[in-house]
Amino acid sequence: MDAATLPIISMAQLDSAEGLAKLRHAASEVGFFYLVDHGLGSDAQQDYLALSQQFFQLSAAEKQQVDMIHSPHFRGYNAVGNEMTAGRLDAREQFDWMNEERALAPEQLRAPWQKLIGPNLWPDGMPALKPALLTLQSKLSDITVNVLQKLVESLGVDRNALDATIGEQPYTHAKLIRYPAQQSTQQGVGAHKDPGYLTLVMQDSQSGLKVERGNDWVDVEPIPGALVVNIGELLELASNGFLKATNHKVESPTQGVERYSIAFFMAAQLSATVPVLSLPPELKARATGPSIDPNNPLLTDVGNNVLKGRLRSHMHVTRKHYCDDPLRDLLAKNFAYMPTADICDECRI
Ligand SMILES: O=C(O)CCC(=O)C(=O)O
Ligand SMILES: [Fe+2]
Repeated sequence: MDAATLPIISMAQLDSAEGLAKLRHAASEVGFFYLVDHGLGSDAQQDYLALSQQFFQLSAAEKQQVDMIHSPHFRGYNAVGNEMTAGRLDAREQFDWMNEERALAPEQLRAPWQKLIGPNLWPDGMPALKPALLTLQSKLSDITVNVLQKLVESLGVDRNALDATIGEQPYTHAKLIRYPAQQSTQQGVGAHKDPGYLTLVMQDSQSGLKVERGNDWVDVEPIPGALVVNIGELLELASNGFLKATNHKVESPTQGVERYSIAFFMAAQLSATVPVLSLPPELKARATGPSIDPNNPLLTDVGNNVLKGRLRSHMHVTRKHYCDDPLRDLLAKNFAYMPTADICDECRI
């Protein structure tokens, strides 16, 4: 399928009723769209992707200095083989960073998700990375907050209705990603939904990202300059299922090429609970409730919804930092619905 099969939304058209209707249609029918005229130019995107390439070219020792195993906050580098999605290993290496914060002291922790709060890990071998990625984070954060407000407005609701859940600034999580070439088609990242409100993806020129549509997987071919936007679980919850968090996955590149992307996840504050928006009657009638999957319940308490994904994606970090924790019983209670092996097959949380 070609690029035009996913809607293309121009940020510049979102001041008109027609533009908002197009946005609403894209978000409710597909859950994925291309965003153009968003203010982060093609050249700037190329620069960030080049920086990412430079990071992955650091020596193994330099990357290990920031290995995620050192971080109870799920920050830092993961080599290929350190991530599972849908119960299978993903073939990608990645560098994760989130809001730059100070960790809480152990005696201050009241809930397991509070351990997500903390500092990022930055490589000594590449001092330019930190300022560049924090600038990118702030730019993408502004874009997502704008899109979120437009989306809420497109539902016929006060555009600021979710602002209180975001507070001063949203919770944001970003990843530099490298998908190495494989001999045969493999799981770059398995089928999943994103946990937050909205995700932005910056792609290089390699395809591989696929979106579920009915019984098909539609290719999200890269369009130079466009960012891919998708709806996360928190927006599905806030719209009572009117907007869909759509399953997507990435297939590894096969023809001697690698694929680089940068994913940016925007959520409400970890301490927030997402409200159900009061939709006008004609939309309310079409909001049939969020999807129900016993293996992946959608949780309105943001901290738990975000932590759920982190715990099962990076089990080596879970084992090291969450299993022997004084909060372990609380964690077990919070995540009792997950098949044990989904979190940790060793310690049986
Ligand atoms: O790399 C991509 O294109 C998408 C990655 C993704 O879906 C994710 O990390 O959640
Ligand atoms: Fe995703």
